[in-house]
Amino acid sequence: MQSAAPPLYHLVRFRPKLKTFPSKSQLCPSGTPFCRLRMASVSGFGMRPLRALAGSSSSSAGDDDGFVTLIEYVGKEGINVKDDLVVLLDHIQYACKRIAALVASPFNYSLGKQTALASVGSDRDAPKPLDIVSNEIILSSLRKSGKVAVMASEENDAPTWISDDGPYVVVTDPLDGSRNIDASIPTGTIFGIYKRLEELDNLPTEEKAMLNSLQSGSRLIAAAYVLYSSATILCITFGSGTQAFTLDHSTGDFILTNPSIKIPPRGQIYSVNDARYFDWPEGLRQYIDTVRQGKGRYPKKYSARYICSLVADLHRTLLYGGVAMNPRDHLRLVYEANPLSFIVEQAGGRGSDGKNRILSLQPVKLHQRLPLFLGSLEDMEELESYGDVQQKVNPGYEV
Ligand SMILES: O=P(O)(O)OC[C@H]1O[C@](O)(COP(=O)(O)O)[C@@H](O)[C@@H]1O
Repeated sequence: MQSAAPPLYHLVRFRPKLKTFPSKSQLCPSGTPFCRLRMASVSGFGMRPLRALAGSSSSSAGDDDGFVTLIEYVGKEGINVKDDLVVLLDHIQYACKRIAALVASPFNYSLGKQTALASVGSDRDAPKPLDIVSNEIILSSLRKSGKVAVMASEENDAPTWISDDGPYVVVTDPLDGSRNIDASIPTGTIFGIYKRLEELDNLPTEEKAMLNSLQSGSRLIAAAYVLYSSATILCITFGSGTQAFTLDHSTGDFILTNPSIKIPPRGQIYSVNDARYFDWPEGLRQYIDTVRQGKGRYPKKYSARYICSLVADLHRTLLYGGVAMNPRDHLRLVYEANPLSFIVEQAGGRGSDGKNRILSLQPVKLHQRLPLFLGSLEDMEELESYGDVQQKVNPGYEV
């Protein structure tokens, strides 16, 4: 099959071996050979994997180079999700590669200036240029996938109905942390994927779009975030563990780099905007005062880390443990809290609003906001034992 590939696609000849990387045979015990996807690497993101586009694959027993791409991983020789979902993921990863290029682009400078202008004297939550462009990139990819009935985005007031027979519903925050862009601080994209509720098919479009988008997080079939940082990381769950893939810019492939993320049961890091200390309730102040002095259940002094970019703060928390929080009503249940809680739970952690498990909440409004606490099980239990951790005073901060 490789020899039949169009000349545009050239084979990647060099890929450094990662020592800790799982071999294909480890991931696919049956020993079934994986399909080798070939992508053009002209820009590192501009071309598409052949298999999902052309429905073709190539396999050869001698082709085991020890690397597994996202599309291989979710395909027939990997965890074997439905073909429709593979196609959707292929389009989602493509959109994220475009956004990764956008946030790293020199043209970002002018977009950044518009960002600054757009925020002067206006609502700090107003959409920024890069948010809008990212939103358009995602919408376009979801449309092209042919697999999406409705997209609900943090950037749009109402959900966008895309196709009557699309099997999936996608909720997304296209570019979280975009206020950090001017300073090249990490940003991220968040996705949640649900099945379309076929029992609603006969309702008027607006109504079924809204109800499909307001599904409880417990119905998510997949959730992912993409972190745009020194590396571009795609972290995903299909409900059986959490996996991370790292973008290989030379080929445009997301390569499996962590097949099973396990959040440490206890970390030594808390992540919060503690300039808000005096607006916090007593319970949250006591918790932070206690752990930072090393007087909590874990007798070590905690450290503070706060990037102010939810995906980045969560990614660090997943790897190192601890708790990442925003105790005020700021983050969105549908676009942020639900997908990220699913990912954290699948890594062995917990997502809570300070009182309740996030995934047990029924969204009532599309842009519903709430306090959000994500992290290691033992840290989360200790935090919640203080009871009074939700910040009710939320004056609308300037920065
Ligand atoms: O101002 P706070 O309370 O520290 O909030 C910071 C949080 O807001 C976010 O920037 C999201 O806010 P937006 O949805 O308005 O972009 C997160 O990335 C970050 O964790």
